[in-house]
Amino acid sequence: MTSNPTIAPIDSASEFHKIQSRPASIEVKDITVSFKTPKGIFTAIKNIDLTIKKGEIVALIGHSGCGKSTLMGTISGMTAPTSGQVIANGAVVKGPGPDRGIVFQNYSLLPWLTVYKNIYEAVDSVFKGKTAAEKREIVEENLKMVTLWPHKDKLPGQLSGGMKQRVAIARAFAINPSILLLDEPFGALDALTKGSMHIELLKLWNLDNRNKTIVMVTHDIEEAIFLSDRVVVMNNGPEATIKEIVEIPLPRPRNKKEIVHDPIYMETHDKLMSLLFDKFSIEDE
Ligand SMILES: Nc1ncnc2c1ncn2[C@@H]1O[C@H](COP(=O)(O)OP(=O)(O)OP(=O)(O)O)[C@@H](O)[C@H]1O
Repeated sequence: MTSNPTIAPIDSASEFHKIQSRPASIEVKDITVSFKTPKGIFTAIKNIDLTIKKGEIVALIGHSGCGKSTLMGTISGMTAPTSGQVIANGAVVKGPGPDRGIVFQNYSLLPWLTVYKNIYEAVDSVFKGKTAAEKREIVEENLKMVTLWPHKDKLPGQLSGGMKQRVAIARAFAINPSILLLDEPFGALDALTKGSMHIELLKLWNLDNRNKTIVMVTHDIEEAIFLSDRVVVMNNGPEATIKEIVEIPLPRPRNKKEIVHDPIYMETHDKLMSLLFDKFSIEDE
């Protein structure tokens, strides 16, 4: 328990349980992914089971090369599982689909198209039945949401890293997927830009009534705790599995400055550190 009036463990726990009673958005069922390599078969992840609820924010965390992107790839449909299946919104994932928007670390914007056109093209390819005016409205609304409307005629090369990432996020939101998959979306950004991007992301998620499911790969423990409802910690590969799933029962909206003083935050941070590292100083040999 805490004396801080802004922190309410009982309410936060019930908020957490409310999410857990929602219907499943993503069901990862006994997924194994093996790759053929010149040295033989390499099994990256093995027998992974994970259910993510509608509107939940889940972070995947683990050491480099443990298989986080591979697992995300099976959810996005860009990586075919060797065995097992992923069910997204009740349907077996057989490839990428407009119900799952993806944002990568490298922005994946088309460099020859303006900011506006990068989003318009995506909207145009998904909303075949909408009129040009309706599509223009969607582009405008989403660019304004990430405060990049004044930069709409610039090419990606004329933007800063944070701006490019906001365009990528606006594009993912514009196609209005029920599932947003973020693979280290803020990895290349400086700490200040990263901090404001976290707030932007939660703002967009809130504006959408917390209906979008968000799965995010990260290496950043603070980012994982600030954003997520649960953090999935993976073991090192090969044949990586889930080591532990850590619940983050911190109330929302979360305040970046205050949250670090919350005993739940500190406890969770310690727990994640212990799960990820076995040495904490040069004396730990
Ligand atoms: N197409 C492929 N062919 C062969 N091996 C692959 C392939 N894709 C991934 N791997 C291997 O699978 C393992 C998991 O890779 P993955 O990219 O999923 O890890 P990660 O946890 O996302 O890493 P990072 O945090 O460094 O981005 C690694 O050992 C990688 O070398």
